[in-house]
Amino acid sequence: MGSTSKPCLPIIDYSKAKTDRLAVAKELVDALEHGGFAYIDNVDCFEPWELLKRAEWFFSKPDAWKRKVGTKNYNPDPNCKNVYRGFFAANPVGNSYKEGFEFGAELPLDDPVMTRTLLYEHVTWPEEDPDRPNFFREYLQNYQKKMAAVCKDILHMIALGLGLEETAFDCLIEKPLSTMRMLRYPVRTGPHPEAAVGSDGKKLHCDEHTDSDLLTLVAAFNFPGLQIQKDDENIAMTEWLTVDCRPNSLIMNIGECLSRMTGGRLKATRHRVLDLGVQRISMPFFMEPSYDADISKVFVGDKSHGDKWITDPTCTTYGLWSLKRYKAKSNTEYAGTDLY
Ligand SMILES: O=C(O)CCC(=O)C(=O)O
Ligand SMILES: [Fe+2]
Repeated sequence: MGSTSKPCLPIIDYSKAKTDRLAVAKELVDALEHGGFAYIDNVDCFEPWELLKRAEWFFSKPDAWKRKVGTKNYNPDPNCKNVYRGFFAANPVGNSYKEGFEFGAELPLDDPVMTRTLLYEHVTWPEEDPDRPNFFREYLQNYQKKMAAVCKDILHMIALGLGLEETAFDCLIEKPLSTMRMLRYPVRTGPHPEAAVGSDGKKLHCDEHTDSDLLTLVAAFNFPGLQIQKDDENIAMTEWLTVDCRPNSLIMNIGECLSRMTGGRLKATRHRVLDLGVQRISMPFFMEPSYDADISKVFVGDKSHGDKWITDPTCTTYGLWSLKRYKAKSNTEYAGTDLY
């Protein structure tokens, strides 16, 4: 991006969150009411090159090594119990072509909610190199804790910007089901499948979708390909806008849950990743509500405006709704697991 060209997304300076909280809150809400995406600059715990080193290390390992930490669809160990968190391999005929390693905050094994759902499951961490025993797990678990704190702070400012109590959304994230997703989109070696073609005929690496969560922060480094479809009366809904690389910024968007709970006032924007014939690595952090969070609550605006996201009124908790949503979308990485 040239220094004189207008950035394609609003840029929000997170370093002002302490000193100029209301101004940042208004910028966040303005971005989410219009395009639904923004760059978040100056998050001091975000060290993109340290993060990318860990992702490149993991993805450079042989397939058999990665599968040892796979979910049971991808893991040769018959005793593997993981269905949701862990490694998943790329599916060359699916609507997305990506491999990944997913993990989240770990609840104690004796937490009562652990007996009712698999979604909080613990992952098996990969074997570290003997000369750097704290390289991967320790760094990433710390990073996920820091991203959870940044997301909570941003959610507080969004509440403030909407004229609510800062802590209004805290009831949704007592035991968040948040997910850290380390992703690699490989270069395809076979034919491009029909399933991975966009609404405008473009070849895709990741299908067109909206996120399901509250808030997403993506590290995309220097890898191009992300596009968004703005819900803006000045732009035709069919137009795809390219998100320029800005490696030191996090890319923020919100998911269907927050859009619904703000009466559709904040936008869950459709996005996708083009297949440009090159590898892409990215790391989204999804801040998700607790399994038992009541997502039928509407905090601002008119309930009906956000209703397009929740078609089944009987699924009022995030856990049950997201299980139903995975099923309806037949997410390839979870296909055939006990989640269905
Ligand atoms: O790779 C990216 O930048 C986007 C990934 C994404 O949208 C997702 O996993 O939900
Ligand atoms: Fe997404």
